Amino acid sequence: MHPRDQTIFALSSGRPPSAIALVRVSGPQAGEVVTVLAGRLPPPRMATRALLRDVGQRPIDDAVVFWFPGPASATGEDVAEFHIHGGRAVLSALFAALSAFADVRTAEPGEFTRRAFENGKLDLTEAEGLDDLIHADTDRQRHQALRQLKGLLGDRARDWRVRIIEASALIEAGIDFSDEGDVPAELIAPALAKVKALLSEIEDVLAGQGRSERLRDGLVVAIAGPPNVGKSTLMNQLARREVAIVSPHAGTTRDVIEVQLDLDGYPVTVIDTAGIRETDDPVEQEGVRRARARAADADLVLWLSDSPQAAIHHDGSAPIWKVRNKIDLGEAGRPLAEPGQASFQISASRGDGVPELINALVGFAQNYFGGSESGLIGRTRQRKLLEDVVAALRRCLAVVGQGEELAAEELRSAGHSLGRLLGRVDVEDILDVIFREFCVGK
Ligand SMILES: Nc1nc2c(ncn2[C@@H]2O[C@H](COP(=O)(O)OP(=O)(O)OP(=O)(O)O)[C@@H](O)[C@H]2O)c(=O)[nH]1
Ligand SMILES: [K+]
Ligand SMILES: [Mg+2]
Repeated sequence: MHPRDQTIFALSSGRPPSAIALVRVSGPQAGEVVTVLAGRLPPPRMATRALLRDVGQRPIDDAVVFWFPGPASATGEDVAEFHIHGGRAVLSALFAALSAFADVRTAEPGEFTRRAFENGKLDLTEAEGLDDLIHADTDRQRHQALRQLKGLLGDRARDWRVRIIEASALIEAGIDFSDEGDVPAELIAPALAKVKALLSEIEDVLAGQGRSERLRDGLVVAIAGPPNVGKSTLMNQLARREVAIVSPHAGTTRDVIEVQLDLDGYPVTVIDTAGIRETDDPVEQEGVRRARARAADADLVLWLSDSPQAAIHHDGSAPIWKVRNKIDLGEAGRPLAEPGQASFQISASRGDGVPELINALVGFAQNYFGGSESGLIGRTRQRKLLEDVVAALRRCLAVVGQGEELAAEELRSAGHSLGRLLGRVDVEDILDVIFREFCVGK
């Protein structure tokens, strides 16, 4: 039997032990499985208490079971749910009982969602939103994932696709007429008007999103600077706990230390690094190398110093904010500001100036991720395909004077990219990649 036609099962709730565990079964044999284990087929969609027994009539657990006959189920297939006690032995007894059925096997990561997708229960952007919702750590990530799950991008993409098909139909009709020597202008003009309107709508969506797709990974902020200026002290302030060792000894931090922060709902990874200086100590040299590499990859660098004349040693393209530390040591110092660069005066050990720095970081994140209240784009894949659509529509407008066939071809290409966005065409290759990222049991 093809793996696609087999019945799958998985633990869909968290890691055992837990009070309750949820095991889902989906596929043609779900009904037989629940009938054998629960002793009867429960009424559809009703919580039903049952003593589960394996095929040898040995009891497994006192459980609550659900029976969802397809297609009105989460996957579109027959689905059974077992709500059991979440102990390891209970789970392994149930898994053994399930595996004893022929053509019933454990699910691959994301396989339930993939089946739901293949049965038309959700489009690809919604499936991606579902995965993002499960992995959301912050409120803004959750909101963005929910928008995707609600199908906001999918709905827009479907509408765009219909309108591209309408424009294509007009142009194709024009091509047919022109074979008869007719003037197709009345067909071409409205088609081009449609294409122009579409183009500006999609461009607006792309422009208004900032880098909303980066909300999934979060923003990386590196704290860098010379040794002993208080980088680790600032790190601990931002993290509100002692994640990094602080000492008066220059060269304390060697490894790159990371913390995940939730800054006003924005996911931010802050990185503390080794103080950058020339050194003969090979371990510290390695620390400095790593520090420079991580700072070069960051989205923002906080360059910390404790003196007004701090030189910056930084290779990346990220913006750099100069932060002057230890202002409590008197001689508050002249501002470090240079034209176009942010400047902060703080005392990392006392906390002075840290709230202002955090506010500025939130502002940076807002700006970076764009108006994420309206963020439709959740992934780089989606942005890339929308950019392909825009490029094809622009080419369509550019080539229409040279021949309607060329314009029609560009519209087909735009429609194709939207089809890929929704998971309608050409998708086998990307489906594997996308669903493999999912949790098992989802
Ligand atoms: N007075 C004062 N001392 C500070 C301040 N911030 C840090 N220090 C002190 O400066 C010393 C170095 O602090 P660290 O946080 O270890 O500095 P670092 O930049 O991480 O040092 P390395 O990891 O060795 O590069 C420690 O003794 C801290 O207590 C501050 O705002 N004011
Ligand atoms: K230090
Ligand atoms: Mg340090």
